[in-house]
Amino acid sequence: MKSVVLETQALTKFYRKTAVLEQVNLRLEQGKIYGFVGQNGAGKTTFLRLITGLAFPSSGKLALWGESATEKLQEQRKRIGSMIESPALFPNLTAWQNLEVQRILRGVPDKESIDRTLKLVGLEKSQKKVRNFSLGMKQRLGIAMALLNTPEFLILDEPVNGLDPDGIVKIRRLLKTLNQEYGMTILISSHILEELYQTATEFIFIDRGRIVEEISVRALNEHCKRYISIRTTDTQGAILAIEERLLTDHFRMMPDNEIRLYDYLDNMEKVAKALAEAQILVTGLSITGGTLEDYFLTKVGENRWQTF
Ligand SMILES: Nc1ncnc2c1ncn2[C@@H]1O[C@H](COP(=O)(O)OP(=O)(O)OP(=O)(O)O)[C@@H](O)[C@H]1O
Repeated sequence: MKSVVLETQALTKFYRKTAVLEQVNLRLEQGKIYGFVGQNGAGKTTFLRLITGLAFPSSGKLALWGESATEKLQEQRKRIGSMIESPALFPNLTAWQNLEVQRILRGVPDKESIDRTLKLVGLEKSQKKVRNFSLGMKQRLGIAMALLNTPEFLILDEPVNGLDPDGIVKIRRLLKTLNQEYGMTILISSHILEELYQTATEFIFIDRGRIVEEISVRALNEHCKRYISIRTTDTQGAILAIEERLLTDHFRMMPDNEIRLYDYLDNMEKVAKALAEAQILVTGLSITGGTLEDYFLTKVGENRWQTF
């Protein structure tokens, strides 16, 4: 059984008389990437702040690695790395210098951790001052700060907000590496489901302080009837490559020779690579089907309907 990193029971937060989180029951398992999706003001940041101890619940229970008593919970928080809202950076210092300040402030003894984390986020060669950084570089430096203490659980609040597609791809790759090579559990929030689609393995939808759905990416694809559409001049060869190299029979051949692959939607690169290695000439490769955002809005809509 996978170990449980975070568990909340009826977690509730009021600001004055307004409930911004209501009766949140969640269990996050080790080694998964959770996409936490909700519209602006849904309560995402508040939830992340409660986990990291930046705010306190009004009622309910919160446990990290099974510990919920105040002191032990605080101790467990040392195993978390987080970037909530914009990272606080010194504009006149370089990435390395910013990390050194953080390292000293947070009492991280291992000086090597700076070069290691800079390399992970792809900023090891940068000599620029942070004020000359692009938004994507700033976000990656923020993530590097969160990684300084080599956390087991990484929490990121809207890390791809405002980034261009290249910046999004870089962060996506970084998160996958952290998850696959270091087994890091990741919780990442966004108000746009599509942004997290290629990254997260599980989704949690929140609407006006309430969790409205928890769904795996596979189930989400099935609900949305999504698939990878493959067009090629050699359909039989492509089918063979899919079976032998991608080890799946979760596909269908359509009368017009289109192949619909229902696996690997989170890893199109792997599909493209398998076909290229089998020397198949691909004339079309794309994800098709219902849009995720529509699905999300249906869920949010359902919740609205129940509330009124
Ligand atoms: N310190 C605070 N005092 C009062 N109200 C607050 C406070 N922090 C958040 N709120 C309110 O709580 C609600 C949820 O805010 P929160 O920042 O958690 O949402 P969010 O899902 O992260 O949204 P966004 O994507 O816009 O950041 C909002 O209505 C917000 O105005």
